[in-house]
Amino acid sequence: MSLIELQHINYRYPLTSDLTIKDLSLKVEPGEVLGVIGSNGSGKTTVCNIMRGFIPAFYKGELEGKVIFEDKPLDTSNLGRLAQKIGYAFQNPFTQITGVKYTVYDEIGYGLENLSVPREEANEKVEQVIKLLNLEKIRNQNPYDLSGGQKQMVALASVIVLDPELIILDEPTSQLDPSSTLAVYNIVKNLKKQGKTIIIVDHKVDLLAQVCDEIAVIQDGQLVVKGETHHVFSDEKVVAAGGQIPEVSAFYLKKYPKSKQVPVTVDEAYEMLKEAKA
Ligand SMILES: Nc1ncnc2c1ncn2[C@@H]1O[C@H](COP(=O)(O)OP(=O)(O)OP(=O)(O)O)[C@@H](O)[C@H]1O
Repeated sequence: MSLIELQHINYRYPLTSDLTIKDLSLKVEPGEVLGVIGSNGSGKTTVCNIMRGFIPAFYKGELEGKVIFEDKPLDTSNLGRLAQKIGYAFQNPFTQITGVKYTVYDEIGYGLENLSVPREEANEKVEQVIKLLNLEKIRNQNPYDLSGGQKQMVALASVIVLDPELIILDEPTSQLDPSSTLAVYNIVKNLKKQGKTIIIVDHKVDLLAQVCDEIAVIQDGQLVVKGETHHVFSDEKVVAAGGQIPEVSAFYLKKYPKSKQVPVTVDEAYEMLKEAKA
């Protein structure tokens, strides 16, 4: 059974003439980490919004097709409650800051407060996440006074603290420096070990390839290809659709252009080149 499934989704934003999403079907299995790539404007964020229920609950427009979550049509009647099941870190962390809390600590705890989690339990969870994301230094700061990167980390913390079944991260490292970017990817690796189902939209394919079981490529609102990471990055449709492939995969494909499976890490490349020569 899939955790979430999109079935033949068509979607048009209000006041637009063309479909943004076109007959898109996609399944995500429990415990899977799915990377979503594609050029700017291809529809990645829109797909995330449909999975999180913001479309049609918040953005109107015309939506056709079905979203099945945990074997039932996605219930978008209470988006606050749905946050407990589906966590979503927005591409723009400014959107995520609630504006009603004056410290990072309270901001992270806001979702738990809304769900009436007992205070002691909530405090414990917030402390754990602050430690995990290394936010001790900014815990008493006003969320609005933070840098873009710090806001992004707080937004991520606000999602993780709710411990949702499905975590959707829309370009979670777009504002982060290289070391914070790596820290976020390490956190994703840990969440994966805990069995979480995660969808990550990112242009940083080298990092994405290291954590994702599968990659989906979207072009012009359509799903071009979805499959196991090492296979997808050997598929010429990815580059033709405006998607990038990891540097190490590109290097291997230059040497072995007909490969149906490519390495996505330097270690894998080393092993595969060794085998190819043997
Ligand atoms: N609220 C909206 N109303 C009308 N059109 C929209 C709206 N939001 C997005 N679009 C359009 O839908 C298309 C897909 O946008 P979307 O943000 O989903 O793409 P994306 O792949 O996430 O892009 P990026 O990589 O730049 O974040 C774009 O053409 C965009 O202009």
